[in-house]
Amino acid sequence: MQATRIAFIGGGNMATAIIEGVRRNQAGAATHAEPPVVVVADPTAARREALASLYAVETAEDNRSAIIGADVIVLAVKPNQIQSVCAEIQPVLQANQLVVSVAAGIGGTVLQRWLGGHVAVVRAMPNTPAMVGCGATGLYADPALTPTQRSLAESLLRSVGLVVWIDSEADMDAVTALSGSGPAYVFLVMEAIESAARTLGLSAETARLLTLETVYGAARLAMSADESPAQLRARVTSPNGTTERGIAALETADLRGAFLKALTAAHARSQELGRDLAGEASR
Ligand SMILES: NC(=O)C1=CN([C@@H]2O[C@H](COP(=O)(O)OP(=O)(O)OC[C@H]3O[C@@H](n4cnc5c(N)ncnc54)[C@H](O)[C@@H]3O)[C@@H](O)[C@H]2O)C=CC1
Ligand SMILES: O=C(O)[C@@H]1CCC=N1
Repeated sequence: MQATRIAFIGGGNMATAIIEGVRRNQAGAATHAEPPVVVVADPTAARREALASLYAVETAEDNRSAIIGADVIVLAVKPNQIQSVCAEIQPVLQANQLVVSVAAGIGGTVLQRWLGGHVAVVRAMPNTPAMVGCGATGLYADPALTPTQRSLAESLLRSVGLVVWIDSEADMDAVTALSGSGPAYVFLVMEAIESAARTLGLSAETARLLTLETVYGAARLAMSADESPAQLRARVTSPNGTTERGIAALETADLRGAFLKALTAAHARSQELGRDLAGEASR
C-alpha cells in the first residue's frame, strides 16, 4: 500500500509538535506499514531547514507545490493567514484531498467557502503535547464527509494522542479553551509551584525536578485510578495536616474562579477570532 502523503502549510509550533509526534509514533510502531511522507511549506528558510534535518520531511517554499499529490493537507498557519493560504491553494486543490485546519476559531463552513466550495474539510484542535504522543485533539467534520475521510483525519491525530469527535461545531470554542490552550495553563501552574518552592529555600534544580515529577505523577495517577480527582485529592489531605492548609489557601484565593475566568476568556477569544476573520454575516 502506498504511503499517506501529508502536507503541512506552516511549519511552526503546532505543525512541529504533530510532525515530531508522527515520527515518534512511526519509530515505535510494531507494524511494517509504510511511514507517512511529510512535506512542509513555510516561507521561513530556517524553519524548513530545521524541520528537514530533524524529521526527514520534504520542504517547499511554495504552498501550491507542497499540496500536489497530498492525501491530507494540514493548515497550520496563524488564523489571520488562513484565508490567504486557502485562496492560494484553492486553484490546485483536488476534490479527493482532505483539508485539516488546526486554526483556532475559524468555522468549517467558512473554510469550505474560502477553499472554493471544497467539501472535504475537518477542523482539528490539537495541542502541543502531541509532540510526545500525549496530544488531546477535538475533531469536527461536516456530516457530508465520508467515513473514509473522517478516519483519515482521525488516524493522523490519533497517532499523536487522544482524539475526541465533537458533535456540535460551536463546542470547538470550548475545546480550544480547554485542551488547545490548556497546556499553557498547566505550565503556568508549574512555574508558580516551582517559584514558590524556591522562595521556601529549595535549590532551582530540586524545585524543578520535584515540580515536574509531582505534576507528571499526579496526572498519571489520575489517568490510571478509578477515582475522581476530588477523591484522589482527599487521599492526600490528612485532617489538620499540611495539604488541608495549602488547599484552603488556594480556595481562599479562588483558584476555581480563576480557572473559570481563564477558560471563559479563551472561549470568548476563540469566538471573536471566528467572527473577526470570517465576518459576522457569513457565520
Ligand atoms: N501553538 C499551539 O499550542 C496551538 C496552535 N493551534 C493553531 O495552530 C496554528 C499555528 O499556530 P502556531 O504553530 O502556534 O503558530 P506559529 O507562528 O508557530 O507557526 C506558523 C507558521 O506558519 C508560517 N507561515 C506564515 N505565513 C505562511 C504562509 N503564507 N504559508 C505557509 N506558512 C506560513 C510561519 O513562518 C510559521 O512557521 C494557529 O492557527 C493556531 O490557532 C492550535 C492548537 C494549539
Ligand atoms: O493561543 C492560541 O491562539 C492557540 C490556539 C490554541 C492554543 N494556542
